[in-house]
Amino acid sequence: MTQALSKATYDGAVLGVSAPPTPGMLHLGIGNFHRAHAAVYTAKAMAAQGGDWGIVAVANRSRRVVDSLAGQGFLYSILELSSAGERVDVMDVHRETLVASEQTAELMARIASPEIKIVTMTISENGYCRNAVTGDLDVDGDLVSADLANPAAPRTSIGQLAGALIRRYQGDGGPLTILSCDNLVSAGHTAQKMVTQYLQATATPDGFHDWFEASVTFPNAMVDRIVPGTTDATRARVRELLGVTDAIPVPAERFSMWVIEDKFAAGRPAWEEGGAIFSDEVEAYELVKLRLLNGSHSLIAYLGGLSGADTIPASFGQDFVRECVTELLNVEYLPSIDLPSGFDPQAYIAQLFDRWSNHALGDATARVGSDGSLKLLQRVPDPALRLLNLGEMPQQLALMVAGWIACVAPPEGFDPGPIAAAMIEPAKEKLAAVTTGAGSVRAHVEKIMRGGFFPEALATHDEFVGRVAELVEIIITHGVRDAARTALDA
Ligand SMILES: NC(=O)c1ccc[n+]([C@@H]2O[C@H](COP(=O)([O-])OP(=O)(O)OC[C@H]3O[C@@H](n4cnc5c(N)ncnc54)[C@H](O)[C@@H]3O)[C@@H](O)[C@H]2O)c1
Ligand SMILES: O=P(O)(O)OC[C@@H](O)[C@@H](O)[C@H](O)[C@H](O)CO
Repeated sequence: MTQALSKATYDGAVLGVSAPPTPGMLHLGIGNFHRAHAAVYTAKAMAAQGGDWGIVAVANRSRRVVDSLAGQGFLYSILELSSAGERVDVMDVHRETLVASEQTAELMARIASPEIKIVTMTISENGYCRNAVTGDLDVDGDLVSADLANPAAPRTSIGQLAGALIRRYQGDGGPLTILSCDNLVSAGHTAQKMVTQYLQATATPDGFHDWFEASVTFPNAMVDRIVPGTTDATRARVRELLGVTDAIPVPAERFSMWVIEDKFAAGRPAWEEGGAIFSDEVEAYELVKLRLLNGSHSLIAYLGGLSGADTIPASFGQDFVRECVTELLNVEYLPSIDLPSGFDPQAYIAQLFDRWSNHALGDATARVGSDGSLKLLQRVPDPALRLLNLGEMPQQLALMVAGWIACVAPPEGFDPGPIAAAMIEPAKEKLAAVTTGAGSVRAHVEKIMRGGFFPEALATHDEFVGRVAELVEIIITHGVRDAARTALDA
């Protein structure tokens, strides 16, 4: 049995060794992505230029990552996997841990403390408590209304941030930057809108709103690196490579990109030392990435889930999937984006094809297909409505929605199979509730489309809804390949 990774058992090179004891950053949502992305840029920034940028790692509820992180003296590994080979890096950049659900008051006090200059977050699309129809904070939803009624112990990240900001103002904690690293359109603006609307709905001390406006910034950012979930195979390979057991290694592709708006209220690490790009065109980069990569990713996942492909490369390796994605990219997505200056879309697409074919990484279809009710909102309505307003049917976007419905909310009597069953869908109960009593596939689809998952303009577009229903019917009666062929030939 090998020993556990720790500073006593591992004396090889680490990334970020100079991380100081005083953390200047706090990260909400210590899952895999942050540990293979922002943490790496921060480690490289400190290795090059120093700075008080150690990170407080905050888990939302699960103790799994934080307990192992603290137990391993904050060391963990990143296993980079690509067709070019593999490498493992040991990271040392986190300095404290907290669990938001158990240490809520402590968390808010930590965010309010003057040493913390930046709060980064990967709390998933779900964490923003946004109403899918209005795009506003879901103030009347169960989670936010419970938090507003109990300001001492909010459960949502948005409530926790709002409470912490009030404490920071009261305690003279100084300016703060809140940097969303989630896959959201205008991530900074979205985070700002949710926090602002929360603060407008709660009691705040005199002068607070002026301070908030002047002292708290929310830069937009485009984040990109495919980071799958950790498997036993990840742990086994890291054990072979390091000779010690890391309980929480992170697999990742080689590619990594971070484009950030340089709008930091209280300084920042020299992330450019790790390759981050500071740009005034971040929203254009966000759209490129969210549509071309993430939107296509969802289509690959649903087509894969319905055709027995358990990984993204296995799904993308099928000719019909590749054809649908090519059509989606060139006909439905690219014309919907004002590209950043100097950006070469075909080179980007060629790179995407390569990344989606990474069998060594083996990203799970079920991971990418999870949380669809929230992700499709970023990936479907705007480009679909653009084409519909031009009198054209966005066939592949309709296929994506049909695939999502067939996988996570299948009409009665249709079994989409085990890969679809492994997709996590937070709206599963709501989907079941809205579809109760649907007498036909068409009625089932109409009830979902009008059930509060999409903005009004798309939900009430009869032709689009009808097309989605036809494609679901074909998936059920003839299979996903025929549905894809129908969408391609239309
Ligand atoms: N994994 C990737 O390839 C990747 C790439 C780019 C961006 N992202 C972004 O990062 C997010 C997290 O991805 P990951 O790979 O770290 O996933 P993960 O499953 O490893 O971790 C998810 C994290 O989100 C937190 N979380 C989930 N729901 C939450 C909620 N309602 N409130 C607060 N926190 C919540 C969890 O506590 C956990 O820390 C994604 O949703 C996406 O927006 C991921
Ligand atoms: O992270 P999500 O859940 O928003 O989307 C799933 C994938 O598309 C996503 O994780 C990509 O792997 C990532 O965005 C690549 O940078």
